[in-house]
Amino acid sequence: MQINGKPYHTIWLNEADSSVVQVIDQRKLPFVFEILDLKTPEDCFCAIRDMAVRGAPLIGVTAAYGMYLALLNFRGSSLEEYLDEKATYLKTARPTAVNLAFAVDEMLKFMKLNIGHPRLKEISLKKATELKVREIEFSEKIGEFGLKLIEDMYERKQAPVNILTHCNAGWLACIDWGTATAPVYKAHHKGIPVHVWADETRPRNQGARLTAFELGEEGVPHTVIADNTGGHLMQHNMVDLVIVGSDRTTVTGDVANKIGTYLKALAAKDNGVPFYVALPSSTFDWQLKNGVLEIPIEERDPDEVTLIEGWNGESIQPVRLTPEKSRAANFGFDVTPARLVTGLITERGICRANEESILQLFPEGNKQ
Ligand SMILES: CSC[C@H]1O[C@H](OP(=O)(O)O)[C@H](O)[C@@H]1O
Repeated sequence: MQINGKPYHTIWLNEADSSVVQVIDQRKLPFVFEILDLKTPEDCFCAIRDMAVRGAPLIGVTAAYGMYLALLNFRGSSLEEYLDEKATYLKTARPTAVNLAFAVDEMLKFMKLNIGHPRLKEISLKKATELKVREIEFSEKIGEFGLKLIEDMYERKQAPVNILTHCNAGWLACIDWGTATAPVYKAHHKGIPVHVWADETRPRNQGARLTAFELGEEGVPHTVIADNTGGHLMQHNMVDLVIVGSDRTTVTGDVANKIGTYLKALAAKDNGVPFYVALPSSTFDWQLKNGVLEIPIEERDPDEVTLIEGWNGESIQPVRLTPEKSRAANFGFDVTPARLVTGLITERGICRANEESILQLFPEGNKQ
């Protein structure tokens, strides 16, 4: 997608130096556009942990490039042991998005299979780039399948389709297109009138800062709302469709996503609003069946709750929201049970949120 009319991906290899991976520092958007150079697996780990890059597909691809950078920085006697160590290290950057482990394991398996290859660095870079391109292809397919939902809704109402989304499951969470926003962009590009209610998404405000930013750059009409507004809008028929992303979805259709998603799903169920989750197959956890009990939920620094960052016209500054003595809890994700999910929009089509439907689309899934 584009920023200031210039096309971007969220991550790329420095054209002048193949030992440098570059990313947009999303901690600064929308106020400052800054590019970060990643030169080591430690740089990739910190970029993921500190959310300079975030979003399940982007986290996975960043870690994949981290394995390539590890190879460039190899020092020691056993390359295999070194790669095992860096893979384990990278996977600890954040616990919930399964794409991280999926991508690192795929890179590690490839690199070990080719450990003696004379051009191991070159083919490992190619493998990481293939994972990046695969996520772009997945996102665009999700957009095409999700477009049909929006088209059908527009045919019925012959008025702009109002879509509510939570957090940022846009192209900034992926490489391009996004997951939840991909159908929105496809509809907008096709001339179908859409409007997006963008949940601000406390505490890090990915919706207010990132989703609003990318929708604005693409010219998509949108309104930023406080997190607790969605239920009211649904009660008053102001939401036609909810589309959110996912960080990890079980083979039974339980969906881990940004904290607050579960509450939106409850409101959608209570008001008969279709609730869809857009995700690539790289976000399925084929080993898990009970998301509420089994998906690890990240707990982040409570100061992300007690402080909030904003732009004062010159720089990004934190201000305190709570009394110094008050404690805070900062759960990063929650799990929406499959029973509240209308359907899953994937790169192979839309399916029900149950094991039978998921495995019909991905028969190889639980053999992974
Ligand atoms: C397409 S994955 C997007 C997913 O990731 C976000 O979490 P975070 O910003 O903490 O990485 C959020 O859960 C989005 O739905």
